Amino acid sequence: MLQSNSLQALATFTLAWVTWRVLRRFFRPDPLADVPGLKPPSWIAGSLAEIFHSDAWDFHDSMSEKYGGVFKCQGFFGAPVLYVHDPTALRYIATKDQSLFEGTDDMILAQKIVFGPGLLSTIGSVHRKQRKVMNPVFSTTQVRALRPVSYDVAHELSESLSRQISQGMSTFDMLDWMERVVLETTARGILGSTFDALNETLNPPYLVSLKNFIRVMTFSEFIFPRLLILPYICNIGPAWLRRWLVDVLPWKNLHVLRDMVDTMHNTSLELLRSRQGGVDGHKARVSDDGGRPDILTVLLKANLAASEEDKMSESELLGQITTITFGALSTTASALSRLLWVLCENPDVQEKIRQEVSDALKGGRDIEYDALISLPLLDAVVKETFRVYTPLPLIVKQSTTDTVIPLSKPYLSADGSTFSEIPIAPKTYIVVALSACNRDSAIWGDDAREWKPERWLKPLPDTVTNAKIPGVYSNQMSFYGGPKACIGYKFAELEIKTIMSLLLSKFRFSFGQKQIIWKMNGINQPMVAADDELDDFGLPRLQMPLHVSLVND
Ligand code: HEM
Repeated sequence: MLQSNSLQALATFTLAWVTWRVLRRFFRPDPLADVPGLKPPSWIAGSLAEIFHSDAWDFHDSMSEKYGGVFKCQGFFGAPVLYVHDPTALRYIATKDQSLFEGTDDMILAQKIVFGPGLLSTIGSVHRKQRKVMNPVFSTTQVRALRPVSYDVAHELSESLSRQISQGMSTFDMLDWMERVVLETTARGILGSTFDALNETLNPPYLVSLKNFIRVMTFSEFIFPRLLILPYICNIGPAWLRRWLVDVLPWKNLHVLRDMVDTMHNTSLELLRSRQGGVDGHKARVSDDGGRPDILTVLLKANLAASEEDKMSESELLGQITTITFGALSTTASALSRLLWVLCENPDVQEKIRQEVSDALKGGRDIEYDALISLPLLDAVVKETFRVYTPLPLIVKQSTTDTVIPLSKPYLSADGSTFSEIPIAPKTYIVVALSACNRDSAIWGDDAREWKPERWLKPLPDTVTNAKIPGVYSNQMSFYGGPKACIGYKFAELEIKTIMSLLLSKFRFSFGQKQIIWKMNGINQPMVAADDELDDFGLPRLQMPLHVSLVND
């Protein structure tokens, strides 16, 4: 009886809430009325399924061609959503004032629950305070000091591949190896620890949780509850009660998610405790082995030295460990995998980089930081691959207040007139199309979608410099820009160049029998076309089998 009353109450509440969400749209003027846009295929989910579809490559290119840098679409229950890649608009969103646009409420909440109060889940003054302590920790000076660690891990990868080749292996899942090498480099360079991730017989639980997390979070069964229910229930009762509810709910994948979160949290806690002399994050002594500096040690020391008002609490420090490790893993592994893929597509360029790297390696010693970062062809290939195949093609922000987004030029409105700015109501979702900006032909020319590393070997066209793209990296949006830009992009660049230079000096990569295709799973990821191999979730397995042989064979 009690159960049926509760269900009735829940159904009534849900119906009332949906009705209110729909009706209020009819009574409020639509600030995006002038902006042309898509007709949604579904009233409930709007155009979200099209925009976030894993095969939406052509969709994004064709929308960019049809509308230029901005168009309107619909989210859940008719909510207006702005899709934007106009560079002036992006500059405004990313850099004008950090508090005008934040992550969406639901993502901020979900990330806070999963990662704790790290950079991805804090907003406003708390985020600003955290970046103030953390920015210097990720400076070029700190990253430069990590070159030997990065090379150590790359050498171990290379030895492992060589050993297996000598035992007769010729095909390797390079996505798996890239994830392993990135996790291990992060472990040693950033966390001052090891996960033994290059041991191919082990599957470190931290790696499994971190790499599967986005896949599970984006299961359709979680999207509605995350958007519609989580905000209302996340603060009900004490934490133990919410945990008990999660434990007793007969929902298999929720338990999978719970176990991932537990693994991430417990591993980060262990790492933090092992580094601190005590458990009190404010007063703890920071212990390191006096050897090579790692970022966590530097961060803990910087935190101890920070003023009382800027200091991060233990839960914030814990949140940073999980956030950084998560932020580093799938993105960098995607970029490395795409680089290998693109060099299999272009074996002549692969050969030229091998030559460049081998020349720089003369004397057999690892390449010094400045020389490595500025190897011209390797640099051009890395930049072009990020531009054309942006690992994180879309991010979503939300306006916090009424504002007006300026545009780089007038656009044609739905009624044939033009508009040069867009008024935005609070809580409007903005799809920030990083990839579309990187591939915009108005900026990069008619061949914008072609992979041409040589464009970086000569001065960039005026259209690129004049666009004043707000990205922190090389006139592109791949690492975003402004106060919320990727904090680890210099580390990612070092890691990518170390691993690529070493691998290419020793191995030749080519496609095997199986065709590789790429999916937009939030982060771009490879898999085999028409393969029926499934992963633990019953989904097509993410993988990139490549043929690998020794250069000196
Ligand atoms: C190829 C590699 C990478 C790519 C393409 C990438 C891309 C991005 C992008 C686009 C953002 C902005 C996300 C948003 O605002 O929603 C971001 C944020 C972030 N990234 Fe990266 N990232 C990469 C590697 C790394 C690495 C190696 C680390 C850590 C060592 C890292 C840590 C973070 C963190 C902590 C944030 C949140 C920054 C903040 O909000 O203040 N990322 N990254």
